[in-house]
Amino acid sequence: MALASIIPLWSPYTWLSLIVAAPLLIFIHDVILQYRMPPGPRPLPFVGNKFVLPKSQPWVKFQEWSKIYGPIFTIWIGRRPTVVISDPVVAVELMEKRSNKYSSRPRMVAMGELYWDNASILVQPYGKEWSIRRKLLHYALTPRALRLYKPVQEAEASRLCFQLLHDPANWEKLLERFTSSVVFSVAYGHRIDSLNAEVIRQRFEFMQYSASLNVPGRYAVESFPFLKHMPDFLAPWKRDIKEHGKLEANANLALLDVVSQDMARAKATSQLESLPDSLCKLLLELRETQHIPLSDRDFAFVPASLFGAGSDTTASTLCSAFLALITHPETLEAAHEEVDRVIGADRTPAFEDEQNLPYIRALAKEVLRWRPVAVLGGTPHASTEDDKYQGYFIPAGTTILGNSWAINLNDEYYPNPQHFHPPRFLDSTLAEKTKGPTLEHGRAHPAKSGHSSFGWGRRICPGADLAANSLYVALAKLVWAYDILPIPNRRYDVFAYTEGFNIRPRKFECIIRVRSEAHRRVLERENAEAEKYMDKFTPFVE
Ligand code: HEM
Repeated sequence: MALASIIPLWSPYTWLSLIVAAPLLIFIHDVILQYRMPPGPRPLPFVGNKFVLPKSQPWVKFQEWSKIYGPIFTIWIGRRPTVVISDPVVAVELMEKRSNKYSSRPRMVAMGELYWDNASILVQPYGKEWSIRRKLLHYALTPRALRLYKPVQEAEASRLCFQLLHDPANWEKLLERFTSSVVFSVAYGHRIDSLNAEVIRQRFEFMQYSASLNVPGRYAVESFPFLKHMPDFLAPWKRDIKEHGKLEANANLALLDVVSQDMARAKATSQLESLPDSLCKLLLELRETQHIPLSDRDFAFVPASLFGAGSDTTASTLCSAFLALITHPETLEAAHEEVDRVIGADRTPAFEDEQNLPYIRALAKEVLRWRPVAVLGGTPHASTEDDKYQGYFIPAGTTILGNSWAINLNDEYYPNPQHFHPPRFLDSTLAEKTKGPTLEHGRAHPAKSGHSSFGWGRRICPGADLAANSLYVALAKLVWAYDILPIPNRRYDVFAYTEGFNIRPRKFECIIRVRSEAHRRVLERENAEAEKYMDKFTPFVE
């Protein structure tokens, strides 16, 4: 077909007008949309707020902007709007009360589509595929299942406390080993004795690689998704991402295989009952009786999602707890007072003591509030329908960020918000706040837990209770056993945090000293019991 028959034979003037008119029409469309959406820093045509978006710790700048533009404002990344929420009530009204419209994820072509090939729940759009995976996770994280995992969490927390006796300077790595082992034992029924275990080294590599794909501006395919259809030989970047994706998928399948073989061996010797309960085992048993519409590859991603989402987040929260304790010594004193009075010196606290240790429970919640690890609300939400809120228009396809930093440090809800103060989360304080705002305690947060560090609505963290249990039991045993203290005359910067979607305090040193010889002996005894209990969770080796 001749080119002339495809391209109309317009005069050069017509072409010129078209070239000028198209961007002008887009510009007018954008200005009208910007006028209808929640206000925000003034965007430039076509590039949006690109030049004013902070390169470092965006959550802090977003918090400042919320003071200027209000609790819901818009920023523009190119022509794409992102609505940033800085008030817990607004977050609940949109992402919980209207969760049918606000539960999707923005398109992440490099990470979600090319690397994971849509297998990971974390970035999956709202819909049937997401719902299948979410149901499987819920099935293995019911209150009954969580009870099965508690002895593992207790035993691993005892091992953590014992290991700190011998290597206190290595506390951060020991916390990571603790959370990795809990997640692996819960996911696969195998513990982690060393961070050098091959499976852990692999997991960290996968996490680093996937995070590197999510850097704004790194891949043109995010702005021009059709590029994902380029043939591999013309797009080496795409081939590289897919090859890395295959490595992770194969590693996930290998882990599934480990548990299948464990089960086959146990069945052959009629010892299935003595095999540790794990999420993977529960799911494989379910698959024997029910059709699960997932390929092996996609099925293997379900237990694997626990590590990426659950290990680093919990370890980072514990690191923040250490920073809080050394910079707010009165909280350690209060925690010591409570554990000494309720537990005494003959044993460490356990889950059965939780109801009697309100200060420790409040301490765990206050850490989640004070330094929310998922600082911008974890993975962003995206809207799937046009909506109107407080007179503003929010079109389908808008990215929604709950700025947990601004929400958790909002002084209307938490007066003197930078002060680490566990009594904010005592049941009595929360109950008082529900009667009405007070000068001392502020307004009531709309969630029953008093914070929203685990996200919102249908996408709320499915591992929240598991994480809360790990935090409680680790903190209870740690404060029972140790003085966690600042190094004399050392200044600590409570804002020195890493970048990224999940944050952690930058490396710092502190003193971790066992409180007495009697405490040491208890740790040694309980470690021996814990090792015995964890024996059946055979370790993944180096
Ligand atoms: C202190 C620890 C943790 C924190 C602060 C945390 C926080 C979050 C947040 C904020 C989200 C996003 C929620 C939203 O989009 O509204 C999320 C999602 C998720 N979390 Fe957690 N999490 C933690 C631990 C865990 C654990 C232990 C697990 C696994 C058992 C887990 C599994 C997940 C999964 C699978 C998702 C994705 C859910 C979805 O997209 O539907 N998390 N988490």
